[in-house]
Amino acid sequence: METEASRVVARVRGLRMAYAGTDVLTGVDLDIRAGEVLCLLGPNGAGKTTTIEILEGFRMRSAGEVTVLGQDPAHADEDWRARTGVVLQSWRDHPRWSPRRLLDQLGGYYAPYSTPERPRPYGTDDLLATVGLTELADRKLATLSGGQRRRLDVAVGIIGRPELLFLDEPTAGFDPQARREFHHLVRRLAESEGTTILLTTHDLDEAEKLADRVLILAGGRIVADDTVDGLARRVAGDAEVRWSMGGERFVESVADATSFVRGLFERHGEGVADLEVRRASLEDAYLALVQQHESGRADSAARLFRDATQSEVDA
Ligand SMILES: Nc1ncnc2c1ncn2[C@@H]1O[C@H](COP(=O)(O)OP(=O)(O)OP(=O)(O)O)[C@@H](O)[C@H]1O
Repeated sequence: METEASRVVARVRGLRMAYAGTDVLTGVDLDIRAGEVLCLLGPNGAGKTTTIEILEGFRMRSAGEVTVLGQDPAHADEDWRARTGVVLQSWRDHPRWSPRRLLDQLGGYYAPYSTPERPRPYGTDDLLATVGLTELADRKLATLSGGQRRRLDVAVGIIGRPELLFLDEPTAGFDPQARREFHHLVRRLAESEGTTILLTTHDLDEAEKLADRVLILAGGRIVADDTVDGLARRVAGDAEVRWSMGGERFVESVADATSFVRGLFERHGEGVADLEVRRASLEDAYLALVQQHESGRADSAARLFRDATQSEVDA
């Protein structure tokens, strides 16, 4: 039986895109499930923005099937647009307007699409507070810093309380505090409002914090599709255990860190100090995959992940 969490809100099969005869996407397959935060990663020029713009209905694909919230984004109607939210990589508007005026204006467009479950739009004051712009609400847009401008972009993206939100490098230019607040906002949108989110980022720490699932785009295709933990486990199976004993430091690579540490304490008890267990991070997994791709082994990278996924399904 289909549950809310397993409902597919976007389905992409065999997506291809060529610019002036140069292939960028050569067969992208992906599903986005209701309520998840999905991170799309990949090197510069891999085609992340291209993919996201096709899903947003802002770019015409060369070939393939794309369904987002039940419609083909290339021919979707106004009602569909009101159910999606978009934060583009860059955006220009009226430099003399203020954040409050811009949000009031844009919010008005969503009011006719309000439903009891999803009252639209978000109240301007609440939204300004949510993105940390209350104090700058009446300043001219032209005077905002890059990071402040980006916060406004995020506000614009969520003002219509979208069911599906696309965020293309949303935190580029954020300071660490703004970034942390933004991460809380993304989790809150996903957990309290049930918003499904597709985001691209080059910040692997951000992906690790936010993603329910990660997709890696390389060589025109998705070469990995898994949770952060799943990716890390597949690329580097062993964990590194470090400890000190009697003034000496020890390091051991082990497949099962829990039983190794249990054994260590059984043998040496309180003699063990400064214990650390380090697992492969998303960064390790990402770099291994991209390196594999860049050395011309995209197919073997994709196979590695498909095989691993298959053996888990079979088990
Ligand atoms: N309008 C366009 N016309 C021609 N080529 C384009 C166009 N838009 C993108 N490209 C090319 O397509 C490729 C993919 O670009 P895209 O912006 O989708 O990549 P990306 O993964 O988002 O990169 P980044 O991480 O640098 O933002 C790049 O080689 C880019 O130069």
